[in-house]
Amino acid sequence: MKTKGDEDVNTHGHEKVIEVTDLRRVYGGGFEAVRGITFSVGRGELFALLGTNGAGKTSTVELLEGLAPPSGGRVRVLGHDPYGERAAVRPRIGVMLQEGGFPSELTVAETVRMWAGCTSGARPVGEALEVVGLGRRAGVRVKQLSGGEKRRLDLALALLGRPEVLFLDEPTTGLDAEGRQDTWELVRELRDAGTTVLLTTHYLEEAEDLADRLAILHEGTVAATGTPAEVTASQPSRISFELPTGYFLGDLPPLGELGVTGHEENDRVVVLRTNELQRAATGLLLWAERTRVELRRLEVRSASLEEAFLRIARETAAAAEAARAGAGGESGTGTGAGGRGPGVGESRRVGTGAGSTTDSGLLSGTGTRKDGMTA
Ligand SMILES: Nc1ncnc2c1ncn2[C@@H]1O[C@H](COP(=O)(O)OP(=O)(O)OP(=O)(O)O)[C@@H](O)[C@H]1O
Repeated sequence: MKTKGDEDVNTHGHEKVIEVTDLRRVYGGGFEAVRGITFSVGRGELFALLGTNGAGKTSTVELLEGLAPPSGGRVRVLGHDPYGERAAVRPRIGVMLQEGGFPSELTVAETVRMWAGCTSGARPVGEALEVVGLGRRAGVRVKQLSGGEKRRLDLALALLGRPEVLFLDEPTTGLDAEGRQDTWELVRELRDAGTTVLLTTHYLEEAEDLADRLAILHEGTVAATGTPAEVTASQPSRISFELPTGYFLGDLPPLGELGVTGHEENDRVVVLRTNELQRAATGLLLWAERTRVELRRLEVRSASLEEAFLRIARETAAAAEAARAGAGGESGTGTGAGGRGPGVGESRRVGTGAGSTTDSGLLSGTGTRKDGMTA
């Protein structure tokens, strides 16, 4: 038996099931959608790929699924090249595409049966439907399913062969809050049972809740990676409150001494940003106590993944813009040749603003799958 050497395990001690090294993908027109991405996913880990529209998530996942060969770099899934050694990889993976595209006249059960015919070791049809909560819809035609039910049918098909590795491309888009929670629960169960999951999502709360580790992609590169806690820890925390009547910003203790790195005031609501949350909050509360004032609407909290995401995307975009300007290139080229998605600024507007919860943190609309692409 092969002993696992250092190269076979990731830094978290898991056997590497997905390995991506300096991966590149150039489309037919010459547009480079994936520009040297490196990451690995260990057995039983749930890894999320996040990114603005057009960041390269689907382009990357399609290479992992073996739908196209990379233009450069290397991909290994379960130790094999998923494109060149498709037969070795395909039976061991499950793929939930962004758009399944089932024959709409078939019933739900017929669709699963048809799929089971091409899947080795397939679960019984009834079990496959029960797993995703579609047991009672077995006799309904696919065209009569709601968008959320179609996503669940997609998931049933991906799980049919009890895959070791599951690729989920935006699995909860179109689901209501309850459907999303159900899907998360199921994905958690699968992960806990040892399935390796690679998830792309626009819901930051989904990644924060589910992912063991994640990577934020921007314009085809990895802008940040780590556990959700590691990625958010790199971002400043936030304290906000209403200035007490008769007081001004200058009446507060010197902000620098409180460890505040940035501040803003709007309609007498002050927002302080700090990497030393306890020190800043303590200093502020001691001041309020001494001055005998009440800090109304006081909120003290660590950065959310959404804030981290928006800041990273903004900073990466600004750095790329500066590099383009420095190189004498044209500015404002956005997401490149494809250019179909909104840029970072637009995603930011669509996302929930700072201070809101991330429950509906949908950063952008559903993309569609781009089959038949050249690579
Ligand atoms: N077949 C194709 N030919 C040329 N360019 C393409 C093709 N498919 C995608 N692109 C471009 O590659 C870039 C990355 O697209 P991709 O779909 O991988 O991003 P994504 O992160 O999955 O976006 P979304 O969140 O919108 O699904 C985009 O600029 C897109 O327009």
